[in-house]
Amino acid sequence: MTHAFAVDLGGLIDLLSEHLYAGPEVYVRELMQNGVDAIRARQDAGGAPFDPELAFAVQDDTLTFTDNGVGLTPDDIHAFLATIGRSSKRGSVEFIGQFGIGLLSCFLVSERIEVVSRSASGTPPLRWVGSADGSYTLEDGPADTPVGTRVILRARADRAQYLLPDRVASWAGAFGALLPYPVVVSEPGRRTVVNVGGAPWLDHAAGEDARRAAVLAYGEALLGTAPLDFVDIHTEAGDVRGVAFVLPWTPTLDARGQHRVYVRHMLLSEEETQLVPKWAFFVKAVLDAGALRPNAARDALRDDPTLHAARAEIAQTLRRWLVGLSERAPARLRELIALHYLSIKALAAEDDAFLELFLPWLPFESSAGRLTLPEVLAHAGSAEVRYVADLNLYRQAAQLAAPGGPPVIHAVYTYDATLLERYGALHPEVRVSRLDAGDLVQELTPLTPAERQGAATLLAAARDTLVPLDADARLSRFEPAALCALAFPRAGRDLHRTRETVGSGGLWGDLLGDLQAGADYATEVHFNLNHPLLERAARLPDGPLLRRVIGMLYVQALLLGHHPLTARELGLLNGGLLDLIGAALGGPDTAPASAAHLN
Ligand SMILES: Nc1ncnc2c1ncn2[C@@H]1O[C@H](COP(=O)(O)OP(=O)(O)OP(=O)(O)O)[C@@H](O)[C@H]1O
Repeated sequence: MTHAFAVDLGGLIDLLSEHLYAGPEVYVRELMQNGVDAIRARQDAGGAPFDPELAFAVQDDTLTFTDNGVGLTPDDIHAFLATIGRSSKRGSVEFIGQFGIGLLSCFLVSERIEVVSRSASGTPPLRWVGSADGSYTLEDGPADTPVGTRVILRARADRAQYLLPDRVASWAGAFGALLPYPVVVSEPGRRTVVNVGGAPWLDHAAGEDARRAAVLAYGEALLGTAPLDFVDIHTEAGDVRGVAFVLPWTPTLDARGQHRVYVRHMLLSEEETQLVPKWAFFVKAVLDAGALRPNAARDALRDDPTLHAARAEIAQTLRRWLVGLSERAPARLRELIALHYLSIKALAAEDDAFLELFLPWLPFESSAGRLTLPEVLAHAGSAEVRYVADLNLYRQAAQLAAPGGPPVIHAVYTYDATLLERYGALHPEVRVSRLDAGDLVQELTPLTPAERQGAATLLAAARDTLVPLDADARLSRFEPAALCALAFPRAGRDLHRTRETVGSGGLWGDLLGDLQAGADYATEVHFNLNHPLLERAARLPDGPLLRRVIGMLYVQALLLGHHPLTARELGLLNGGLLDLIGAALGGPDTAPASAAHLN
């Protein structure tokens, strides 16, 4: 035996309100979308011309929404209003509605939904009243009902605020901002058209200058300040039209890539993230998709091949615009790059042609300041670009880079290293080298055997002093001579420092201990015999003073390299400073203390 499902309408409404819709105000949007679809259907039917209009009238606790669209025949009412989940629009990309549930959102604010409708096809008018308990009644409608549909809602006691005329006006104005016909909100004694302005980018009537001025004014209202420029968008896939405003600031991470998107002139979202490519965070777009589909909640676009194709076309348009700008207005491009180079680097990392075009303009952090690649090459005086991708290592490299000599680039952002490597691959005449700790050490001059012998005491004392700190001491010569010592992290160094912080034992201590096992010293410290202090230290006999000096120079090298200090290193620094102060002040208690506590 076959039985029919029964649906608990109350449960369904709870589901919609709790999980599908942002808030009860969405009923305004759903009513308008049905009106927009109905007007479209009447226009498509090609009958007598009419002036489309959507209207909300609010009086006391009652709201009446009217559209002069195609209306409903008695058969339509039975088929579509009385059956949840059935839609007359399913599969047709011309309409916004798809799912046959939108009207239910009216139950979020009203216990009953009254629909009075007359079909453009000439059938008599009908009145349908649906209740939240799942029952409905049907009777003849008033004979003077015009073609179209009227939906009458009486506010639920707890939702009266959602039917207040001012609030309805602000929602209807936002949802219907781009509709090409009036949306009216009225209350006794006041009638307001809430969607003035429309889409200025489509208004070519007064000429291009007037259009540009109107679009920029729209952008200024949107951003709160004048945009740098705007890019017209029109895609074939999804029929997306609109503009992308070039932001006059660098957007924060959480504000990136959020765009105002309409579907068939009705607002879908102020924070849409799918339609514009992610890398284009230098723009905020306002787009109206004529043939893309929203999801059931109507707060995002459906992720389908048309959406992907539309996004690809928008990417192409933005790319072309940037390329055009480099030819048309280089000064403006420079201004744009100064604000948005991260976005442009992201794009260049994906696209060689784009990289070729823009890399000469893009700034990189370097030991000689922020430079473009041509500037780096000019500084270098050779066709070599050297970069370091690790921050700690970069600090050592930057100290070694002589002023006026070849700069070292700090490939600090996600795309920098990729960009430099791609550039190297495309330009074999330029050598792009990524420096590691080994390369930097190569640049230090080793001591001659005679020098080594002369500094043997210093080296032995240094090794002895630093072993407990997990550091290995080396003696070299390097420029600038003003640098006493350089500390290079070795593999496992960060683990070592973390281990000191978490202490030994416990899960982390054990785990890090295991990882550390077998690693070499955490830090390699090179003392610079070019420095006069080191030359003098090399002549000192081994003893507390020499060890104190070595400890202090080691900590100084760590600080210069911006390495975080462990508690022991901090202790070393404090002890050394106190000793020095004591020695400077003189007296019996202030002689340099032994460095025994180092061990
Ligand atoms: N103002 C209207 N004019 C004409 N027909 C309407 C109107 N409002 C609703 N209908 C009819 O009722 C059906 C159900 O409407 P409902 O809003 O519940 O769903 P939908 O618009 O089809 O889809 P969705 O749930 O995606 O909005 C529609 O498919 C349409 O046939």
